[in-house]
Parts: sequence; C-alpha cells; structure tokens
Amino acid sequence: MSRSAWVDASGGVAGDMLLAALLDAGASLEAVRAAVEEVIPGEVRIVPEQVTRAGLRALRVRVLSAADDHPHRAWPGLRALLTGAGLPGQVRDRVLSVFTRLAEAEARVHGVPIEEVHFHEVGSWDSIADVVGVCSALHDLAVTDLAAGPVALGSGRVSTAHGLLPVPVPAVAELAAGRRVLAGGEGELATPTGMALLTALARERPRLPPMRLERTGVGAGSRDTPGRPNTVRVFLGGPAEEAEALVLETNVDDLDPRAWPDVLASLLREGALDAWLVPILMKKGRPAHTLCVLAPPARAEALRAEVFRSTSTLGIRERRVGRTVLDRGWTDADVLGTRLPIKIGHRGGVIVQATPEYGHAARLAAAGGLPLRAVLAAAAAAAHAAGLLPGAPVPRLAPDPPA
Ligand SMILES: O=C([S-])c1cc(C(=O)S)c[n+]([C@@H]2O[C@H](COP(=O)(O)O)[C@@H](O)[C@H]2O)c1
Ligand code: NI
Repeated sequence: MSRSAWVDASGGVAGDMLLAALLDAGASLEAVRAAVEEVIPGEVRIVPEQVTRAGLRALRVRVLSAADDHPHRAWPGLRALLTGAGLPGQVRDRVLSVFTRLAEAEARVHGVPIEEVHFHEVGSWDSIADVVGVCSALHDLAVTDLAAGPVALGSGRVSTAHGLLPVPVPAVAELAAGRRVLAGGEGELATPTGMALLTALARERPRLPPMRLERTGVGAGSRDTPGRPNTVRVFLGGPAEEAEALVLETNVDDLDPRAWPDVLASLLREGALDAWLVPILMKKGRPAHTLCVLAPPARAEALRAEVFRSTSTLGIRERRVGRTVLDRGWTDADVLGTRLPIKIGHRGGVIVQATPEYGHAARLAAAGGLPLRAVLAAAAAAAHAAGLLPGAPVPRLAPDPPA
C-alpha cells in the first residue's frame, strides 16, 4: 500500500527534525537503526525522546557519535561509501540523490568542480545518519508521494566551519532555488541537510493536499523557542476520498468524422488532462467511436458542457479514477549543437523518463533540415551521455521548459 506525505516546514527543517517527525508518524526505529548500521556500522546511536516545543509535544532525535568525528569528507569518497552500502535500492537511490544535491550546491557556492567538494558538518556521521534515516523511514512507511509546503529559512547569522555565515547560509540559498520560502523567524531554521532532503525527495505543494489523514508526526529541533514551535510536521495518509480524476465517456455514431479532431482539441483547451477516441461497432453493426475524456474534478462540469456542445451525443457516462503520475521537471542537453529541453519524469528521487517534447524536437528538425527521427535519436543519445537514465538520481530541474 503506497502512501502520501506532506511536510509542514513553516517552522524550518533540519535532517534530525525530519527524521524525528517520520519516526513520530510511525516509521520503524529498528528499520532506521539497521539502515544506518549498514552504512556506518558502530559509529552512531540514534536516541529518540519525547519533548515539548513552545508547550507542544514533539519527538526529538539525537544522533550520538561514538568517537570524536571531525568531518572533512570528500564527495567522491562519501559517494562510494553510500553506493557500496547494503541498502534497499530505493533507499540507496534517495540517499544518493540527497547528497548529490548537497555536493552540487557546495560546488556552486564555492566555485569548485563537484569532484573536489569537501563536506564539513554535512559530512559528519550524524548528518549521514539523518539522511539515511529519513530515506529508510520513508521506505518503511511506503511513502511514494512526498510533498512539502513553503520552507522557513530563518534570518541573522550562524557560526559554522565556514565561519560566521548569514542566514540562509549559501548552501541553503542554493538548494532552495525555485521553491517557495520565507524567513519565518530568527536563527538558522532550515539547514543544508534539511533543505537537500526536501528538494531532492519532495515535490512542492503550497498547501496540505487532499488525503485521508492517518497520522501526524511532529519532529523537534534542538532549541525550544518560546512562542514559536521549533518543529517539522509530517502529515501521513492515503488517497483522498474524492477521485483524483473523472473519465467521461460517450458512444457516438452520427457525428461527421471530419469534426473529431476539433472535438479533441476543444476538450484539451477546456482543461482535459487527456481526450481520445476508441473505434467501436454499435447496434446494427454501425461503426462508431467512444469519446473518452480524463477530467480533473474542478473542470468536470465545463468538460461535460463541451462534450454536449461539440458532439451529437445525448448522454455522458462517467467514473471516478485514481491516478499515479510522475513528478516532472525540465533540464536540457546538447543535441546537434543546440541546447534541447529534456522533460524528466521522476519518482522517489530517481529518473523514470527522460525525453524531449515533440514541439522542441520538431523545431530543431525544421531548423536543421533533418527528419524528426534523426533529432529524436540524437536527443536520446545526448540524454544517455548526460546520465539522464532511468534509475539515476534526479538532477537539479526547472519547473518549466526554457522559453
Ligand atoms: O557541511 C557543509 S559543506 C556546510 C556548508 C554550509 C554552507 O552554507 S556552504 C553550511 N554548513 C553549516 O553546517 C551546519 C550543519 O548543517 P546540517 O545541514 O548538517 O544540519 C549548519 O549550521 C550549516 O549552515 C555546512
Ligand atoms: Ni560550504
């Protein structure tokens, strides 16, 4: 059974806070401890404890390092450690996608190649335990659709291995690009690890999405700030009662066949998620079509009206359907000397689909006097060369294709 989860980060987010919230929402502490032991055996102890923050109950998680841990870990070495650990595939891929985002942010912030990135605090055993713990907790809870609301980043200054840094610190500012953020209060409310977890694993949903709420987990930060709960909340649930979508259907045997392309185009303009025709044989062996329309609930009435307006039908049947859709974003690749937008479909932090859209490929084909199939083949090769392969960690993506 797969679940959805929505993260309320309006009070900030750090790795230990998110781990605590997932444990508080029911994730197995044993499963989390076992996963961390797989990666860094004997290095840490994960200790949960009930606390209050601004007078409200919450779970705090402390990750106690056995030995003095003075991190200065190079990204390639950490990547090898994580890649070689005996974690379930989905957990390992999610952990790698989080640390890849952290390494990319560090590389950009410090102006160094990613292979030369050295983590400081983020490379410590407790940060590794936070990330591995969160990814194994999501796996244990069977969360396949993780979303997060706006993130409170904080304000002021914070003392770090890099020195006294302005809040949001450079790595957080880099990681947060493209996401809804706010200051939200004094101090460092969102840390690089917390921001990397959210931006690598959670899509953005500004408000709590419809769901059948099972439990709410409340994860505490180390400080107790009177009047402002220093917590992260995770709302864990299953699909909401209302349908994710409706399928409208009608059989039509007396519409001029030349009209159908305009019917489908008008339904898509009216907000249909998809519209298609199925050829059928009706009574008396008459050739006909079933018109099918995938309608978001909010557009159902407008689409019913459009079916009646643009076809000869006298009735529409409909059914509610669930949907599982990939998260999407855009990157690009060098195809025949041009940066061609590539649409990425991803789920659980890993790539599932990577392909150009027809319009972009067709324009490149026309400009180069090439057959479309040549551009599509070159785009597939370029995506492959760029590592945009099914199962690979999701790279940094833009929400829309470049203009
Ligand atoms: O460890 C690294 S690479 C690091 C980079 C930065 C930059 O902004 S650059 C900042 N920090 C600070 O370390 C602590 C711990 O961060 P966690 O993500 O491990 O909680 C925090 O104050 C960061 O601002 C670390
Ligand atoms: Ni740094």
